Amino acid sequence: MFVLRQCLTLGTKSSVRNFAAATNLVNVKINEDTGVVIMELNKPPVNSLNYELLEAMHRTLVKLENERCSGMILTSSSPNTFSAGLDLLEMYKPTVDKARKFWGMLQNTWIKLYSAPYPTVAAINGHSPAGGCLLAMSCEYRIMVPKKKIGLNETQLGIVAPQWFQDCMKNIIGSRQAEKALIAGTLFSSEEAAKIGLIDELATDKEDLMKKAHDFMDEQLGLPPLARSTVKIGFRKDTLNRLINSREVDTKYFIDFIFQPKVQESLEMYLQALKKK
Ligand SMILES: CCCCCCCCCC/C=C\CC(=O)SCCNC(=O)CCNC(=O)[C@H](O)C(C)(C)COP(=O)(O)OP(=O)(O)OC[C@H]1O[C@@H](n2cnc3c(N)ncnc32)[C@H](O)[C@@H]1OP(=O)(O)O
Repeated sequence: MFVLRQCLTLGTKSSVRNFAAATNLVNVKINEDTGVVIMELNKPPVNSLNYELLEAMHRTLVKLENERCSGMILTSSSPNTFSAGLDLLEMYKPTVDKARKFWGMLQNTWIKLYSAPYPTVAAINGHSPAGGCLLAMSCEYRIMVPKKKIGLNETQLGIVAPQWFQDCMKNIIGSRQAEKALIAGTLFSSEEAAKIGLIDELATDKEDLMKKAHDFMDEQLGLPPLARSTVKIGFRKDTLNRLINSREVDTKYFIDFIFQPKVQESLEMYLQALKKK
């Protein structure tokens, strides 16, 4: 199967098609023989998740519902970072309307990604804090390059990871480990993340990362798709429904929280520290 895939992806008769996207914030390629899609986040320098990037991801995920997509590998074009998480500028002194629109798009994108019926793999080729970790955790399988950081570090920034972020982590590493990690806002090294099961496999380098992602995909493509996706959604439906049934409340929490003067102060200080680095 690996040889077949190599022929399909590297062979002279390339059957890889660029997926027409309205923006270049995501590069999307579909292998027309296998149906496997690679979605590469492409918002330099660190793929911070602003409204436009989330909208581009959401639009792609909707489009994939009507394509012959058999699986999706999510990765990044940045050399050092998978995603730096939510764009802090979306939370720093926004208008209420802008913040509401942003949060709604984050919810939309997460719901689509978390509930995708086809196999999804995060090929984590760099740091993946906070919202970046959420994206990775929303995929079914996570593979990461060495010596990078991943985790829900919100507490360390003086903000709180929403319930659905927390649920995703709990579903992967268990309640006790998640509670400790969330209270402390731990950023794990790739190696630590592999030990606690936050990631499934460590890759040796970027080439190995993509090879392992395709290997996982090949295994999944060998399974009956309806049975596969039914089991997946069965495992995920409680977490999904918890947000779907409380989107408005969740948005209100977000708005009320970020408009607190103390939170705005923390964000300002953090942004300044990042710029000074
Ligand atoms: C009761 C219930 C209440 C619920 C309330 C809800 C409240 C809010 C919930 C919020 C949920 C999730 C939050 C997040 O996702 S917040 C984002 C957290 N992210 C981080 O902490 C990561 C910050 N970035 C880094 O640590 C590093 O950038 C990096 C990812 C490790 C990469 O390092 P690098 O050295 O390669 O790059 P660096 O020089 O640091 O950055 C390059 C430029 O990018 C800017 N930048 C970095 N991260 C962000 C970001 N997240 N948003 C916006 N901009 C970012 C950085 O400032 C540099 O800019 P410039 O080039 O200097 O202009």
